[in-house]
Amino acid sequence: MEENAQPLFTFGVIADIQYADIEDGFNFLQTRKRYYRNSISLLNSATEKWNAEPVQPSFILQLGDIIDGFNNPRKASEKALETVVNGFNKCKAKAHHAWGNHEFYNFSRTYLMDSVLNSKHLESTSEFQSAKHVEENNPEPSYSYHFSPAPNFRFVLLDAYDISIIGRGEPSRKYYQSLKYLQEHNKNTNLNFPPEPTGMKQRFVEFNGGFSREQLDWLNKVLTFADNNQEKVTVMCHLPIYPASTSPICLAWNYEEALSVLHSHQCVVCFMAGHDHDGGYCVDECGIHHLTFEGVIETPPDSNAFGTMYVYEDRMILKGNGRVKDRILLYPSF
Ligand SMILES: Nc1ncnc2c1ncn2[C@@H]1O[C@H](COP(=O)(O)OP(=O)(O)O)[C@@H](O)[C@H]1O
Repeated sequence: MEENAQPLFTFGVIADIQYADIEDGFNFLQTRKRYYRNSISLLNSATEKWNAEPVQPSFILQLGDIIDGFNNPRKASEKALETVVNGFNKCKAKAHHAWGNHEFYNFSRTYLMDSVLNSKHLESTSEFQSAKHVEENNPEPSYSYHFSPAPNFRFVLLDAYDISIIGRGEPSRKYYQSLKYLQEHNKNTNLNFPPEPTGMKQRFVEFNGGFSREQLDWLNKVLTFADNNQEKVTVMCHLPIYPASTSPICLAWNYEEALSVLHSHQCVVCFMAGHDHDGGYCVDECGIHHLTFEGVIETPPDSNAFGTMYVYEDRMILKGNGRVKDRILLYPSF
């Protein structure tokens, strides 16, 4: 590739802003500092940087946990959301919003579906109708969609809390299905407490979730379409799905099922997630890059945690800021 070659397009990525207008605190284990109030300043620095990019980002991926659960008991959820959305509105590019556990600590699914955090109106519909109908008659649909910002490139946003007990309320079918599944794997009274202190089973906690069969069938259809059209696909959601890209306590419950769908297609080049604030990265056995973005909330005020991705025919180049490292992501077939 020529040095200084123009990218086909660029986009921004940011995760786990978890804004709240409260004093700094710590994570549950008291091992990591959280800068709740300052996270909005880091978002503002990110939008300034994106707006000043020579090739304007076509869109921003916001990987979930946009505001912190501490807003809820303070009755500050809507105000905090307004503050962060105003931050995103300063950016020239539109944001695609994934939903994480903290969205559900603040809002119901019904509220989210009608809120500014539902970016499904940015979905691509014209070229691919057949994947839509799967969820159309579903009384408990997932929040998932796909879009194509440029010919031969597609992005799929998944709902990692489709099967979950925090987003799904009683008396819904998915709530009981999720509770049964979680209790089969975790015998603790407090389901946020991991069933085992180490190892892969730690992921069976209430603050995680998973993907329904219907959603994975839909994903399979989208990826089949993308295979047939020689597209390159990036899949994203709040939860990581590849063990080497994250601490196991942050993995989606049924990550193996999601991986097996991705691995049965040639088109997938990258998977992006948040949730693990320490971040992570690896390339899997099929050549898919798994990027877990460092969380803004645990980033000191003198640093930052966001990236700009430059997309080319044969690779994506991530320019990281602060805790997010620069990376070259060659597509599997190159
Ligand atoms: N090891 C744990 N045992 C019990 N509860 C936990 C544990 N870790 C997290 N939690 C609880 O789970 C919820 C989500 O944890 P939090 O650290 O806020 O998640 P995130 O990493 O998404 O910010 C919080 O209510 C927290 O108190």
